[in-house]
Amino acid sequence: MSIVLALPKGRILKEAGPLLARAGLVPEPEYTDENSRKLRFHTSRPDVDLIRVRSFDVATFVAFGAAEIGICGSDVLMEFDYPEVYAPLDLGIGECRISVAEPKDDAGQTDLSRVSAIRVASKYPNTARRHFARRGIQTEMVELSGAMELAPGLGLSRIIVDLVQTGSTLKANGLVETDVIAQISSKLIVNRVALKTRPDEIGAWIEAFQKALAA
Ligand SMILES: Nc1ncnc2c1ncn2[C@@H]1O[C@H](COP(=O)(O)OP(=O)(O)OP(=O)(O)O)[C@@H](O)[C@H]1O
Ligand SMILES: O=P(O)(O)OC[C@H]1O[C@H](OP(=O)(O)OP(=O)(O)O)[C@H](O)[C@@H]1O
Repeated sequence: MSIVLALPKGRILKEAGPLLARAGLVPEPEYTDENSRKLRFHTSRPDVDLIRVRSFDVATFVAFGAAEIGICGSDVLMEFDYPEVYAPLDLGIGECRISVAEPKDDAGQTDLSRVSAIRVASKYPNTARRHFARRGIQTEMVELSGAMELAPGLGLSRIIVDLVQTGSTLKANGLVETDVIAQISSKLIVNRVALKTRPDEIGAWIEAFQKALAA
């Protein structure tokens, strides 16, 4: 039976390329063909196939055992909190943080400890809700899939929760970071049942990624 490795499209995919090569996995040439509509690819290892999915879906494919292994941001893991997913390795890529941001002009002027409910726009409703709940604040979540930075200026919500790396997206949209919820990086993730039922194969891949990180 083959092993399926789930990779997210986008920036992590590019950053993960050299690491995959050092771990001994070279995808078939069609993998880099932008015109290809294929989603599942063979690799230099006959027992391993790659699938390319949206970053949020990597965790779901692995949690349900459709993929045995994956590479996924800790922002996604934190949001879903799937008990079936085990994250044995920090890959040191996709480094950023998940933060609260507000309009620059009136940031910090609302004393959040004195309000009981706020509206928040985010792609991360569970993470955002948990963060404010710990401070005793109830949230009305406005769930977006991207471009959260537009929400305050258009009156959708004064507060957003989003990823920040350089801070340039916030700055370009008149926002400032007011609280850091967590530091984020990408992890190697495995399905816990697969690790139990195929410990030699899955364990060997965890070891291969560990060695690739050290190389
Ligand atoms: N600015 C950033 N700097 C570093 N890592 C980031 C940054 N933005 C996102 N990431 C990491 O990369 C992952 C995927 O982000 P990316 O922006 O490539 O996906 P996306 O295109 O927004 O997602 P989708 O697959 O839903 O279209 C995130 O889950 C996070 O872990
Ligand atoms: O602090 P910065 O360096 O500006 O990075 C932060 C931005 O990066 C991510 O977006 P991305 O570029 O992935 O675009 P997307 O949300 O449209 O996928 C994130 O959602 C922020 O908007």
